Amino acid sequence: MTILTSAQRTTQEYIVLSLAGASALCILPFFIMRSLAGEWAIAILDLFAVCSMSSIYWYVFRTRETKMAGFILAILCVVVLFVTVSLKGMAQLVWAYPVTVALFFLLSPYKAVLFYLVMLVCLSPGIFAKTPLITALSFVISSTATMVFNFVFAKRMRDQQAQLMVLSSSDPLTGIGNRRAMDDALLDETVRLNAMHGISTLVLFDLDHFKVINDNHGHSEGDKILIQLVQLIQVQLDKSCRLFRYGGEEFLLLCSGKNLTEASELAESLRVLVQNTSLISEENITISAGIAEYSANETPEQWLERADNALYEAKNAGRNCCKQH
Ligand SMILES: Nc1nc2c(ncn2[C@@H]2O[C@H](COP(=O)(O)OP(=O)(O)OP(=O)(O)O)[C@@H](O)[C@H]2O)c(=O)[nH]1
Repeated sequence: MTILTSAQRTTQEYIVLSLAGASALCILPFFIMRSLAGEWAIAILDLFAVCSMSSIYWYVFRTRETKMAGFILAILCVVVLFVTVSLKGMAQLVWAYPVTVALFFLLSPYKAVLFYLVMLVCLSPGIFAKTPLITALSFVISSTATMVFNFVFAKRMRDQQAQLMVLSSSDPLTGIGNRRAMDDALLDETVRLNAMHGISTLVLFDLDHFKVINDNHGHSEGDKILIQLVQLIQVQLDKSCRLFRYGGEEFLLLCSGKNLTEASELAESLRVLVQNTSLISEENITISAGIAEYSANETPEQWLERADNALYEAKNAGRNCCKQH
């Protein structure tokens, strides 16, 4: 079973860490040069930027929280740019371009546009007062073009990312969560249960003699039965239960907050429902289920293995029944 380990960092963590780390390293030489030149106002600003960016790097590295950190980093970039331009003059406007790009890495596309507009409104009075009109307009137009290109790219990337998330976590046949989504949910659930001492129970169920159904009616009829079975079961579930396709004709119900007795009652009611529902004419479709309540400090694999052992018992007991572990 492939389970995400807590050591794996998300893309957003890498982005915030890279931007905060690279910004701190890029500004550090300017702090040294300005200190040596005795330009104390701007040297203190550079030192403030280096310390703030390093703190954000350290915070994300330790806590792995990126939302607030990214937001603060975006504010810092805009503020440091504004103060630098105010102190050192219009030549510093070149930094507006990397700041604009950074905003789209750190924030959602619409928030990044908003930050860019605020930045432009803050900078514009100085630019129009201190530079020729043509230079000021060139800056406004070229930086706005940079913002628009970034917006189009970032929006498209985000939409594709959301689509990929759905595709990578759902089963194409039945539309429920696939094995990857199940692994992630089990890992999250065990972490939560160990932290909060909650209860949760797995119901692993499997269609009985499905090979015979496939052989008698064809694979496409078998597919339809899997789809109908999922639809039949899903409408019986409350929000605390999540259904995943474990593989083939095997499904997993993750019942958060349900103990062994409650989950066994649910499994039994589903078994009876499937038995009494005609999913295909001339065949009596049934399911067998294995039920296991979470034991403290178990790994997802150990928990699932106990449910699997109980399912094995149900199959050995003649099928069309539920067993607990
Ligand atoms: N139609 C269809 N069949 C599938 C799919 N995935 C797995 N199967 C079939 O499910 C059957 C599983 O067979 P077995 O593992 O022998 O299990 P079974 O026949 O249900 O027997 P028991 O589980 O022991 O009751 C195989 O024939 C697979 O081809 C699928 O997506 N669609």
